[in-house]
This record gives sequence, structure tokens and C-alpha cells, in this order.
Amino acid sequence: MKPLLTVRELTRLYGTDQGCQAVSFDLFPGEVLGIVGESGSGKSTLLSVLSGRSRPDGGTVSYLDRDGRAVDLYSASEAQRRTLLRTEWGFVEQNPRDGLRMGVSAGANIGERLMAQGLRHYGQLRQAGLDWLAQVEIDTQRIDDLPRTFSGGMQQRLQIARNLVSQPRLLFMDEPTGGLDVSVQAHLLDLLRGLVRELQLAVVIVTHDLAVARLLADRLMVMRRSRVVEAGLTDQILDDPQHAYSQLLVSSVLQP
Ligand SMILES: Nc1ncnc2c1ncn2[C@@H]1O[C@H](COP(=O)(O)OP(=O)(O)OP(=O)(O)O)[C@@H](O)[C@H]1O
Repeated sequence: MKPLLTVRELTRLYGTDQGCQAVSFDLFPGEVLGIVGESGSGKSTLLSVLSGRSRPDGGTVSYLDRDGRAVDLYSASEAQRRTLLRTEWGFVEQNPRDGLRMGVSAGANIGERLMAQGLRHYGQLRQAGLDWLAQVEIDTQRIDDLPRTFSGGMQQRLQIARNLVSQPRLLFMDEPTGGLDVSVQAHLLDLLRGLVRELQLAVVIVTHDLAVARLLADRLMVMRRSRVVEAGLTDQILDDPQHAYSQLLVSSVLQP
């Protein structure tokens, strides 16, 4: 099996050791990679250069598309990158307001990507909206309501539906359970875990919460001051961290 994402020596620095540098890894179809590390270690910077949102200073990101072609993310055109993000990729923001269109209904939020892909049939769009609301456990009677009338947990589930409706192969997530109450977080995590398995999604998830990492990620990369200091299977890293920094992180000394 070939990797879906091949990342080599990826670097984006804002200052000395601020950002990410020399990051290399492969991500395989259906695999969930967690990026962990303390605040300021460079997790979000890495996610944004991985997902085509900001240009790296150096290094490469190569993606194997649905047709089996390797797309070099940063030599592709802006239009190609945008198409990827709308079709084969998804991005779940920490704050659902950044990932949803707050001025249109829940159903329209879900239908948007399908419309961008050329689906125009009202009945089919509506049905996709209903199906996906049910998948993320939102009452289907809320289909015409605006997201602002939803709770934070519901908004996050709607954002997930909006991303998954177009059947992406790769999903990026930045602290998806960040701003939520603990009980709401647990529910969302369960749901996410089920969907990721069922849809065989490859995921790159940034989190500072090791419990989230443990629950979702197959593999982890531990970042510190812009570099990956340790990478490996989640259980190995959390149960038997090798690097002194990972040991501190796991012993929760560094957790907020
Ligand atoms: N646009 C920017 N301009 C200048 N410096 C930046 C920018 N974005 C990030 N940085 C700096 O790069 C470093 C890494 O930030 P980043 O947000 O990637 O870390 P993080 O691990 O995601 O932290 P957090 O968990 O707090 O979000 C920080 O020192 C930050 O101040």
C-alpha cells in the first residue's frame, strides 16, 4: 500500500524554533496521526502547511489522489489546492464558527460541498442533509435552522457532517473538542471515532489533550519547539515514552 500523504523536511519558521522544521512522515489510507505537544510547539503551524493553507519555507507534501496520481501540493496551482480541499480533503476547525456558514441553514451547510461538486438536484441535496444530520445525531427537524441556534457540541457535529458529506479521504482537525464541556467532548469523540473507522478516513489531528490522542490516534508525533522529538505508535509513546520531553508530557507536568 502506498502512503496517502508523503511529507519530507517540511519547514515553516516565524522565528528561531518558532513554527515547524524538518518534519517528515508518511500517512497511510485509514490511518489517524495525532500531533501533540505543549502550546507554542508548532502543531497548528504544521497543520496549516500540511493542509495547503500556508506555504512552507521548504520541504514537500505529496498527496496520492483518488485517481492514483501523486500531487505535489506546493507545485500545484492555487486552484488545484482549493479543489483538493473542497473534494478529497476536509478541515475541521477548533471553533465551529470558523468552519460553518453561520448565515445559512444546517441543510445548506451540509449541501454546499455537494453543490460545489455539481450536484443540483434539490431532493438529493435535501436527502443528503437529512442523512448527515442523522449520522451526526442532530434532530433532522432542525435542517432549516441556522447553526447559531445550535449548541457548541451540535455546531461541531454539523461542521463534521459538512466536511464528510463529500466523502473526503483525508481529514485535518485542529483541537476539534477544544472549546466543549467534558461530557459533550466524550460524546463527540465517540462519534468521531465511529465515523473515522466506518469511512476508513485518514486523519491528521492536532491536540494538546493526550486522552483525545489515545482515543483517536494510531500514531503520534510529539512536537517541541518546532521539531518532532518522538514519533511512534500511540500506545508505545503514551505507555513508554523514550524522549525526556515526551516523558514530561505524559506525566502531565506540561499539561494545561
Ligand atoms: N502567523 C504567525 N506569525 C508569527 N509567529 C507565529 C505565527 N503563527 C505561529 N507563530 C509562532 O510560532 C510558534 C508556534 O505556534 P503554533 O500556533 O504553531 O503552536 P501550537 O503548538 O499550535 O500552539 P497552541 O497549542 O497554543 O495553538 C509560536 O511561537 C507562535 O508564536
